[in-house]
Amino acid sequence: MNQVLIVEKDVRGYMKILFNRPEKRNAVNYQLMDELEAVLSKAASDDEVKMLILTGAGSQAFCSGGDLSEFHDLYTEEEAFTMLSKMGKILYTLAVFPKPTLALLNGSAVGGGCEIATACDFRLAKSGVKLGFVQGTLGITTGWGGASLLLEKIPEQKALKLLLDAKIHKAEEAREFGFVDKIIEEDTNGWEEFVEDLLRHETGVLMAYKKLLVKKWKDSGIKGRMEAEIRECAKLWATDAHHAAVDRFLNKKK
Ligand SMILES: CC[C@H](C(=O)O)C(=O)SCCNC(=O)CCNC(=O)[C@H](O)C(C)(C)COP(=O)(O)OP(=O)(O)OC[C@H]1O[C@@H](n2cnc3c(N)ncnc32)[C@H](O)[C@@H]1OP(=O)(O)O
Repeated sequence: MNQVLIVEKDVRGYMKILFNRPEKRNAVNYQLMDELEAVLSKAASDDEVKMLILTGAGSQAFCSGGDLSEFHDLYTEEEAFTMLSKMGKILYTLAVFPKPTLALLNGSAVGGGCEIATACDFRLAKSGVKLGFVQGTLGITTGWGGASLLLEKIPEQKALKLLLDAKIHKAEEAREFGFVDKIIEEDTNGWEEFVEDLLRHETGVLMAYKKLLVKKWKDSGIKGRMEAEIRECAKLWATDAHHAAVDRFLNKKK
């Protein structure tokens, strides 16, 4: 099997995790889930890792969400719930990761790709990239717990608009919503300056502040809210409207 995740450790203290399925716009399949879960587990206890940077291979996509061709065979609520909750647990692990995390949006982040970006502490986006919680266009809602996290991270009114309109937004507009922290102009490494501001501090400092945030979420029951969100998506997954929407996507070029 080809390497769907590429992991690079930098001497400055960050670990870069690269989704490596550019032919599918870095869509998440079971193999990528398993590899991401393993990498997160190792990185959490690796003293050389002060923060994570998640990004996508190629210049066109960060991540296009769940692999519709692989998950197309999931038909019933329970079949969907098994997959959704598997990735939901990984998204929770990413959200509560004990060190700072950053999504470097090198290209389109749609559907579950936006959920993964939301689970990171920071989102830096290349100018002009497309971002969208497009699940609504498929007759479902966010299925990995990303909406519960979004409602924690940006003003509720803005979060609700992004979820309900299910539109594709440009990074500049997403910054106005508070979803993108910094726009990275083409052919610049503006993200490195942002990252170096954190890496100059001791790991203990970074972890202590992250612990405060995670405790706030855990005390407010974030895990239970994500699980309820996933169950709702699984129910909608079983509808004819969802299956027809996925068929349309997969047959659009045949
Ligand atoms: C599983 C649930 C999960 C959740 O919310 O919990 C979700 O993520 S549901 C939402 C799933 N994602 C999508 O609906 C996005 C689908 N993809 C797109 O809208 C576009 O591909 C986009 C905007 C990401 C990029 O558009 P672009 O024009 O640059 O590329 P193409 O559309 O021509 O795609 C190229 C190539 O990649 C395949 N592809 C893209 N996205 C997916 C995907 N999510 N799953 C499987 N395959 C995907 C696409 O079919 C093309 O393949 P090809 O063989 O070349 O036709």
